[in-house]
Amino acid sequence: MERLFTFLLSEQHLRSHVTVVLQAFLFAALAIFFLSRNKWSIPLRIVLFALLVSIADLTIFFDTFWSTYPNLLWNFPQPTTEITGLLTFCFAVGAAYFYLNVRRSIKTAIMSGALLSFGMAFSAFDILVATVSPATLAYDLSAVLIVLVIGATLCAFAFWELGSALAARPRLVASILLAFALALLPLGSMGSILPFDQWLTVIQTPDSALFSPLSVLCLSGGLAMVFLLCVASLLDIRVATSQQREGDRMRHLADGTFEGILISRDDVVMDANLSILEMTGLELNDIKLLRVPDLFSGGFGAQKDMASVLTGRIGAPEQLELLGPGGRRIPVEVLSREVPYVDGQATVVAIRDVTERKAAEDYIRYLAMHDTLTALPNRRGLESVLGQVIEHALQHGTMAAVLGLDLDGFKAVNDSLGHHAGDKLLKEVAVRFQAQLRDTDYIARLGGDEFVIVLRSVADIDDAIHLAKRLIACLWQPFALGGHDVYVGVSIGVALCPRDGDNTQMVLKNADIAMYQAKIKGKGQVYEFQAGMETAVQERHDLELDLRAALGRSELRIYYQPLFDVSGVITGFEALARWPHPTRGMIPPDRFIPLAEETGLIVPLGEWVLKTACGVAAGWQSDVSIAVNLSPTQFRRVDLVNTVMKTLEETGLQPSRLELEVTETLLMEDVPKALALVRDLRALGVRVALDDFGTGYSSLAYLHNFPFDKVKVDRSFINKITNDPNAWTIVESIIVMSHKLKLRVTAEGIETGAQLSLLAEHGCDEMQGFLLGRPMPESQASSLIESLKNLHSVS
Ligand SMILES: Nc1nc2c(ncn2[C@@H]2O[C@@H]3COP(=O)(O)O[C@H]4[C@@H](O)[C@H](n5cnc6c(=O)[nH]c(N)nc65)O[C@@H]4COP(=O)(O)O[C@H]3[C@H]2O)c(=O)[nH]1
Repeated sequence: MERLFTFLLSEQHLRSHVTVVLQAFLFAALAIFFLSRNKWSIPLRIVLFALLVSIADLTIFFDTFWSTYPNLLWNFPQPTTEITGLLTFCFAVGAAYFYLNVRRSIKTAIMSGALLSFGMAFSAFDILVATVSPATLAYDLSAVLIVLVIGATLCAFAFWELGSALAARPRLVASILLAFALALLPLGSMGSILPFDQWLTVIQTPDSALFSPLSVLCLSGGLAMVFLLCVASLLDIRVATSQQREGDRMRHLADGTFEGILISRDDVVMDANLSILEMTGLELNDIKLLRVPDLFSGGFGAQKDMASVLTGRIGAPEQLELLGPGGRRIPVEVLSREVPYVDGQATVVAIRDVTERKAAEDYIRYLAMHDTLTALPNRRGLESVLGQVIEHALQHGTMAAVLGLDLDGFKAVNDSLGHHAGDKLLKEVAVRFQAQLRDTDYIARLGGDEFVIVLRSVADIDDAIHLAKRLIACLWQPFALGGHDVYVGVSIGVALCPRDGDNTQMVLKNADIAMYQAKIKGKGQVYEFQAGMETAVQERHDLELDLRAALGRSELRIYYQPLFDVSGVITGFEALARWPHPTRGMIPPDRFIPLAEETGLIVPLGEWVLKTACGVAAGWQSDVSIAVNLSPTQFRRVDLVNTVMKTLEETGLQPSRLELEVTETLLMEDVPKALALVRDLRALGVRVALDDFGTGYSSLAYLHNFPFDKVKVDRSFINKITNDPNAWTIVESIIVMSHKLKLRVTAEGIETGAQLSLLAEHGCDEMQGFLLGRPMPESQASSLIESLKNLHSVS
């Protein structure tokens, strides 16, 4: 040891040290650079590294030798120099091979370091031994071993650092460490021998081969290496145990999460938690053999997303599909991050199963696009599909049809049987409509009783009209709702695109206009959209607004039409609403009563007529009756008995003077309720007449079952009785049968004397018609009562 320090500190010039260090740094930096060039082939990297190290070793050795013994006349011993140079090269090859090909561990690093340092130290000794031979080289064994161990340690650290994924500047540190080893080994080896001038004097006799310095060096070097490897193995075991512990700790942590966790390096799965094993149905050992991309399906444009997952550089979660058991695709959200793991960097991939969330999202999307009652698409769904259909028609020059459907009589069902029955009806209607459609047709419910059907491709309007007729016919059969047979119809409007519009709004609007037209023209019909139709619909809309305003301003009037008995005595008046419109003139009830019924305005209108007519009649100085029409809508929506009772109280009219006219439509909707109503009204003392008999079903059963006071034969029969024997036969039968049932009979619409005589002859009880008196204002009705009273009192 002492010898070594003497050599290094006092026998060497500073200049020599500087030269050695500079050479060592230069060669070390180059050797490390070549060794770490990942893009080059491994054999090339090994050869270049070994070449540079062996050249550096010999260069530094000879340089030091000559600077230590400048006056010594000495030649390279040959071929020893070449052979040892080759040996150093081989050891360096071995060291680099271990470093590059054997799994990274402390043992591998020490093995590489020991091989490299032994090769460099051996070459120095071998050349010196060859130089002094046949005399024996005198050396300090402890110094030799220290040089060897320090050199091996420096080289081992250099390899360790270079292979560390976590090191900040692995190449620089490795270069510095190798440079120190390159400087130390030739210098230290030389410093471990006695001064040159003492060599020949110290030991004159040649060594036996067994105890030659080289044998001792090999043996002690070997022992030092074994020692170092044992220490390294122990360290490796400790490191492996701690890595195992760290791995286990991470897995326990990962197993505790609900998310799937994968740890990967270079795309290959290193570890996985329980959740991901459950999701994929794989065993831990099996998943560890796989590459991360193998776990995902190729869909979702996964290539790009997968690349960002694997680099661990994800800003926001990627949406991918994990392959589950049996190839099932599980929608997942994937996040990844680079983390230090065990002995280097790794990518942690967190995989969250979003099946439930996706299902919830899908359901929300479904709800947004569908009607929950009928499960048909709603307006939003329709608009998105219709948009595509129109676009396709425009692009390909084809034609599509849009059918706007509105049920006739649905409100009546809803009002009379309740919303529950209304809902059931809508569902059944939807099923019947769907049964008429082809797979390519599309049906949506827009709300209420409005449906829309889209025919993606039609040859001409007839295709749509044929379907519309089938749709109308499919509702002819009654619907069984809560023990009732319920009838509804449908009015249909058809618009073609692009003919009637090249955008969703316009086509839907025009189908709607055509549908309104069908409604106005008598319901249960199909109408094709035609230019100008919107004016009619607009007019109807305006009329509705005007009617609402007229009611608010009490602009409506009541006209009174007299009814007479066969002897010409006035028996009563029928109250008939009139609308003197400020600009359109007098609007007849046939135009505004159906509108009022559709819009619900009939309720306030009917109440107003009842109250006004009763008030007027109460003021007459006579006991003539007053007849008021009741609409089916009033029957459904209003507590009629109560309303009538209150009106009688308020106006002071005697109940027996009030006659309420109901139609068959009202009775048909809900027979038990209608029966109860008629009974309750009669219990008040009010009379009830069946109006327009002969027009609807003219069910004789109604006459029998309902406690009516009178039947009014419709004017459409009366005006034919004198020239149509069949019409007269029917009227005559009604009169006979009604009398048998103890019902009075009124004939309305008498316009000729012949009609009057025929009816009077056959016992008709009451007459009404233009022949006897037209509907007149209140003042005229009062005068008529007065004049007829005077006439009768005179006669
Ligand atoms: N061509 C002809 N017609 C005759 C003759 N005699 C009477 N009329 C008409 O026949 C209708 C009789 O009333 P309705 O059958 O109840 O039929 C009424 C009734 O159903 C309804 N209506 C009128 N006012 C009211 C009302 O206040 N409430 C309700 N719910 N409906 C009303 O409007 C319908 C039509 O009423 P109006 O136009 O006033 O028509 C009245 C009357 O003017 C005749 O000899 N020849």
